[in-house]
Amino acid sequence: MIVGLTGGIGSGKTTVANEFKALGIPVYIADDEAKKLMNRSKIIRRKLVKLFGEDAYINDTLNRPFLANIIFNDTSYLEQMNAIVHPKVARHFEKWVNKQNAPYVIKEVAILFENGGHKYCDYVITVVAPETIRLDRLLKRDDTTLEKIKAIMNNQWTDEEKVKLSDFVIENIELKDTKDQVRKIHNTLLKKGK
Ligand SMILES: CC(C)(COP(=O)(O)OP(=O)(O)OC[C@H]1O[C@@H](n2cnc3c(N)ncnc32)[C@H](O)[C@@H]1O)[C@@H](O)C(=O)NCCC(=O)NCCS
Ligand SMILES: Nc1ncnc2c1ncn2[C@@H]1O[C@H](COP(=O)(O)OP(=O)(O)OP(=O)(O)O)[C@@H](O)[C@H]1O
Repeated sequence: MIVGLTGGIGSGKTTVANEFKALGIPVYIADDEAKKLMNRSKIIRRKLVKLFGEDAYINDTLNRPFLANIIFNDTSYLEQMNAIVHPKVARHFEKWVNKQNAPYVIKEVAILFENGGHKYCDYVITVVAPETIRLDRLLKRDDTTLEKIKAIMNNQWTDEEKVKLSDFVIENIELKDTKDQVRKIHNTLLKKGK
């Protein structure tokens, strides 16, 4: 059983994913794997350099600030980059999932509904939190600005749109409540898997 875990930037996806991990559930963080593949795959690298120029990499490392500045301010570049990276991540996930032995796996993906990825999940969990809290967390966590965060938010669906298509919603405000919600969903999923 594949359970997609999504939510807007700073909602707490990774925090929630770690709670599932603590319950013994295998977790795949698509964003991390995407970045690893972008650094490692010669084919991806060649395509990204063709699209963005040599500045896409510094030595052998993905030039993240350079790419973020382009793609989050120009949807056409974002779509072209997604078209290069996402199919590779999908294939990498397939291989990973076939090696797991668990009642279900969690696939954490920032962009799920936006590109139809939810169709390949048995269930979807969306993590939500008020925008003010998300902004506050991100400004504390990252060396970023309000402007940069808003540019990313503009490329993601709203919580309302995601919630409508989700099987479960986790409201991540107080960590203790979040843990309780994770445990309840975990128990429900274990029953569904039988
Ligand atoms: C553009 C990149 C290099 C910028 O890196 P940077 O370290 O500055 O930002 P970070 O990775 O922390 O991303 C910030 C936030 O942007 C959002 N985000 C990431 N990729 C995307 C995307 N393709 N579309 C919309 N939002 C995205 C996420 O909420 C993420 O948490 C990086 O985001 C990236 O490699 N993205 C492509 C991988 C991808 O598509 N991931 C999404 C799920 S597979
Ligand atoms: N309930 C909470 N209480 C306090 N801090 C939290 C809570 N949930 C998450 N955080 C903090 O907020 C920040 C963002 O959380 P997290 O990284 O899990 O979000 P994310 O949705 O995975 O982010 P991104 O979209 O950037 O990948 C982190 O620094 C995390 O420690």
